[in-house]
Amino acid sequence: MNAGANHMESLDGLAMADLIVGNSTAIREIRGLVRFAAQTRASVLITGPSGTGKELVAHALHRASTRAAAPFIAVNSGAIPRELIESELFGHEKGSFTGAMARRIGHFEAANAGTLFLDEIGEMPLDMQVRLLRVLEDQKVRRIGSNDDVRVDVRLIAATHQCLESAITHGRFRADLFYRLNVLPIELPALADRIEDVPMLIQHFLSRGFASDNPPVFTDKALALLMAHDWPGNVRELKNLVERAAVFFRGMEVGVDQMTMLLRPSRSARAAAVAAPAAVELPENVVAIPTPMAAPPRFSRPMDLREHLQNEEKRVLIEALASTGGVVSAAARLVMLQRTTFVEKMKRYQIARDVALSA
Ligand SMILES: Nc1ncnc2c1ncn2[C@@H]1O[C@H](COP(=O)(O)OP(=O)(O)OP(=O)(O)O)[C@@H](O)[C@H]1O
Repeated sequence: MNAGANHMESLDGLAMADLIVGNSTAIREIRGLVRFAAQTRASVLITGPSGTGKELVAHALHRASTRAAAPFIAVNSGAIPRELIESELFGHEKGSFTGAMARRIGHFEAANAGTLFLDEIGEMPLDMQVRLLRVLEDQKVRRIGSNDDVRVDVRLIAATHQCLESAITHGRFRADLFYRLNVLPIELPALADRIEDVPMLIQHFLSRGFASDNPPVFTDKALALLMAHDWPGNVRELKNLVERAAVFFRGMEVGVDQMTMLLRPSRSARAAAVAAPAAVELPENVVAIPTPMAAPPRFSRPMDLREHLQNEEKRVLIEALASTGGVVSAAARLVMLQRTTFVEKMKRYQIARDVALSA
């Protein structure tokens, strides 16, 4: 193995499989493509739906390449105001336009010797696409207000969740830039199309998350729910779910009820708020709460503020219990109370623990 290849596999001590996690055929092929691309300096176009790991793959590619010691600059093309794109990418000289108080180096110069990752390339305005193409061909940039070119050695990785071929057909993307970027295409599939990666990704996120010393344990049935979910937000959605589980259910078992709540947190919380008090068969000594979403106070008649606040507090406690499938310690964490304080309040308001479960 030569020095370059050695460097390529080292990734600061991490293996590529620790970074781009998964064992599906698709992910294994992607790791192979990334290793291959890292040995070249050709432009790479990464496509795939939002949250599938495009930026992660770009970063892994940079870290596996001989450029790893130089900067990796990630730029979201869609997030830069149109009038600032040129200056952001190519820089400007002092006084070159109103507001240019000092010389500014653009992202291309900042990424010199390293990698520039242009996310959401499909959002790039057409005139900037022309500029970009020229820079890629000449490897030179010119700051706004300057007469001199600056030579840059930048490896470009672009990404998009859009279909650029269709953007070309509709005149929104230049075909010549597309071919210049698409030298090495990497296509990331939706998580639902590589569902077998879910358990490994869960372990990965648990081992790196907030509760890595005492993570929650997902039951087989809870895991089955995750394997049946369609993951519209892809890996990002799974990561967020695992992080929520780690916060609310630290060291606890996460079963079907809790998982259902985690998969639909806002909807279930809403349902609990609206349905719980009316739908639940409460024990005799338990008081039902009149209006779950307390109406804004109106002062056509006197209002008892203390009673109003207590009703609000009851409602929030019930909502927290509903969100966690009735797990008291998790509900307490949700509203930033000690478990003992939460239990005291449940007693005071005569809230039954199973109120939430029938939400
Ligand atoms: N295979 C994977 N292994 C480990 N983590 C992953 C994997 N895929 C994605 N992630 C993680 O999921 C999150 C979303 O990934 P990333 O931001 O790279 O997606 P993206 O496709 O660039 O999204 P967007 O199109 O919205 O910008 C990140 O925290 C990333 O680290």
